[in-house]
Amino acid sequence: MTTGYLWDEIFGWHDTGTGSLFPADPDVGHQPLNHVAHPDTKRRMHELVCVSGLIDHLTRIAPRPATQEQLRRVHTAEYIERIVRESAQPKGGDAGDGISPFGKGAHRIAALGAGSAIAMTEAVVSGAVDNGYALVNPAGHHALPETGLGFCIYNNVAIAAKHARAELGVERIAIVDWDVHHGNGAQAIFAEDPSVLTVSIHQDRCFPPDSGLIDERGTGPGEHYNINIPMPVGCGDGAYQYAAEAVIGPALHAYAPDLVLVASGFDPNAMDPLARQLVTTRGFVTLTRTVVEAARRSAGGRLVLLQEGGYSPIYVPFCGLATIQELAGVHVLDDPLLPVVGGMGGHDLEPHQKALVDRAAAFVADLR
Ligand SMILES: Cc1nn(C)c(C)c1/N=N/c1ccc(/C=C/C(=O)NO)cc1
Ligand SMILES: [Zn+2]
Repeated sequence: MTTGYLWDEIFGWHDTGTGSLFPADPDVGHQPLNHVAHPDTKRRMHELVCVSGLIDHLTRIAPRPATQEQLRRVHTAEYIERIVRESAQPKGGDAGDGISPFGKGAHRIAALGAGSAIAMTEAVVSGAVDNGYALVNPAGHHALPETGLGFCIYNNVAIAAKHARAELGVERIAIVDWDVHHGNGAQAIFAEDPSVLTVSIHQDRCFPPDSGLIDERGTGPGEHYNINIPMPVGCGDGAYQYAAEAVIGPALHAYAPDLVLVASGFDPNAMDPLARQLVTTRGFVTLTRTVVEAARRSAGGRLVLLQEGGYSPIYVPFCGLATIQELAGVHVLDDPLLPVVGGMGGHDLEPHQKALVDRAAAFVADLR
């Protein structure tokens, strides 16, 4: 098993400012604080991949900037032009929702992330590697054709999927989004496209507000090719394991994609500040096993994971390490936090959690 890995130091230079979710303001008591999406969390994940020795089992894939044409398969010319213009300003700008600030040069960094998603997809589809993990920054899965959102500038996973369809001869693609926030971008971009199955497992109505409801199932020819699993708050490893066994695995088996792309966010983790789930490294290993097996069955193992959210600088590195270990089929380090986060409860499957997953599981029967 050869697993590709991609990281570039400049992903650690994406400037998200201080406190933009809660701007520093003495009058309301907000002190300056790094933005939750500060790149240190992803840099720490990369450094753990290196220090643990896992890097020695991986094949390094070179980053590459996305071309205008590749960005334009998803985003409007006007939006790209605005990002380019604001990225040239000394104080940068904002992706579009007022809470996603970026510094000078952000277009260059975000375009490198989108192009790197393409580079990893090409490496996997060509067979240069069996599967791969691209640790890109900023995240992309909330970005829409005409605006950024939720810290996302360019929709990396959608850009990679469009490229695979347009340039690499890939017919059927499944996008699995296990970031704890709804994968609204891919859902919207591929809503009418049955050649791309989009599955999102996320905390119910966490972000974007009131997005990712279970009855959002695609439109027109794309109807039935979007599955949302809006998990109740407080879901741990047991609930995620059941969702993987009852929905994600069966949906991928029924759809039989030629390529599986994963929007890999670690913010379901039990120590994340931007959600209320309880997932540990065990849960991410289960999710990874599920997509590895699905890709093996129908896609010749072709599987690409792209980094999305995840905001615990303490736990995200271990969740990422566990995921890439499972992808590569090697084990270099146990999760030293598991005795703590695994011992705090919440990991049994609860009836209300099972009931929600069973509602989503019923949709698998409509896939062809
Ligand atoms: C501020 C503010 N004020 N209001 C009303 C709302 C809705 C605000 N944004 N909250 C947010 C914004 C982004 C995220 C997570 C993004 C991510 O990790 N995606 O994967 C979570 C909460
Ligand atoms: Zn997220």
